[in-house]
Amino acid sequence: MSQLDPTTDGGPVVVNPVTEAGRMAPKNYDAVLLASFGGPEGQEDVIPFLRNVTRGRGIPDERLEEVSHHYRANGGISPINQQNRELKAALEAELAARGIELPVLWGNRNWAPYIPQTLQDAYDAGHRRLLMITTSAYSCYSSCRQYREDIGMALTETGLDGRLEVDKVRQYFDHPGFVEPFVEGTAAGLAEVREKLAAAGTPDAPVQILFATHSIPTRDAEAAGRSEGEPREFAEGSAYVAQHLATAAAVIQRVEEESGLTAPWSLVYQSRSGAPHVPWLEPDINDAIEELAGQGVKGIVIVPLGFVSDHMEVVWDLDTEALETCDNLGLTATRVPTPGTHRKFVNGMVDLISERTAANNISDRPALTDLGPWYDVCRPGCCQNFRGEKPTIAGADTTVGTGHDSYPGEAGASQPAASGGAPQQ
Ligand SMILES: CC1=C(CCC(=O)O)c2cc3nc(cc4[nH]c(cc5[nH]c(cc1n2)c(C)c5CCC(=O)O)c(CCC(=O)O)c4C)C(CCC(=O)O)=C3C
Ligand SMILES: [Fe+2]
Repeated sequence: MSQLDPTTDGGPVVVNPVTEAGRMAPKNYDAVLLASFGGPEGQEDVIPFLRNVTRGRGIPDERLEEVSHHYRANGGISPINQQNRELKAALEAELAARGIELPVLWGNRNWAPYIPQTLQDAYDAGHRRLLMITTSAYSCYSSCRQYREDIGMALTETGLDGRLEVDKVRQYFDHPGFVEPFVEGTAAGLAEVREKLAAAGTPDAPVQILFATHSIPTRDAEAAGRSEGEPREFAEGSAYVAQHLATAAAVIQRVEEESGLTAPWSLVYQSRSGAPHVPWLEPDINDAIEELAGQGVKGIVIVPLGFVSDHMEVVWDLDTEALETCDNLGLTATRVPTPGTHRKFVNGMVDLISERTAANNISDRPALTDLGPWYDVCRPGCCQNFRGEKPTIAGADTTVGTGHDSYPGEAGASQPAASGGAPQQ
């Protein structure tokens, strides 16, 4: 299904004929849109933020309360916004260092700066064609289509549809810039746990690597990446699961090559919410740790493979809960860093942007699994929204965000948003 291509900087990259068909020709973009989840920045933000996240969903109140405690315990502050400010600055610095003149704009789905306002500001500043990069690496409703919908709805709601064009970069779960920081972290984490076990007089004690990601409803997992025109069957019937398994295998392979260290591994899930009778991906990381302890495992390396930065799902659900589970069971454990603003991650994300920009195009589209490089343009209907269809951008069946006003000064420029900006809603 894929041909291996030798590269100069180590490791084979994969050219996937299936996803090549979903490739979009490079364009001249005039800004990058960094889109993220958003989080509260004080106690008074917590409940309004959670209402934004769960709007129209059947999340039980007890779970909302429980989640609010996570934020409350941290002063009502999620680390995610500060991490995105730092990522934005790092992307800007790397773009500038390469002489690429693209401003980075930032907008969130659930907290200020909100996506609709960012789009309006972008338009008012004269931008007409944006390339979106999100802080979600995998394919599923929550990490791909929901972003595409939120842009689609924001364009509709601001009256900017037809005036502002928005595309997105491919999901980057297997981009070396995303994978390599995990390779480094996993090798270091494994070395650390083995040293501690050796120091305790048990150098040969069994260690297990747990790749952790966000659980999602199994129905969403099965719909991930599934679409008309997608000929592949994915491992465990889910592109979301298959992408994690393949990326984890790529990490393990590189850890062994680079450090000579290895250990058995598995994929586990965290942060489940929703009604108890609705099936979500399992096993939960805490259950998995208990089971491993029962089997005689003494060391655990937690790799937060599903996440881009050390936000609340990482610092609470992994560092507080899962590491506590390990501690209670007498296991030696560590949690590996997320990519955050790791130099390789930032460089990789700028490479990903450069793949798509005509002026700075790099033709190499690296992917470390044979599932990728993933689609630039999502297949019709992939990652279905079971709550009803919404306008989306960046899909083969997209109806919004595809056209833009001519650039000011461009030949044949239309009247500048004639009667004073966006139509009133
Ligand atoms: C796949 C996935 C990612 C990874 C990809 C990505 O990064 O996008 C992710 C990330 C995040 N999830 C986050 C926070 C929350 N997710 C919730 C709820 C949910 N997540 C879901 C899925 C995901 N979520 C799902 C299927 C739900 C239930 C239904 C719904 O409501 O859509 C809820 C509601 C309360 C609760 O049920 O826990 C909260 C507060 C934060 C912010 C952390 C911070 O503040 O630092 C981040 C980065
Ligand atoms: Fe979430």
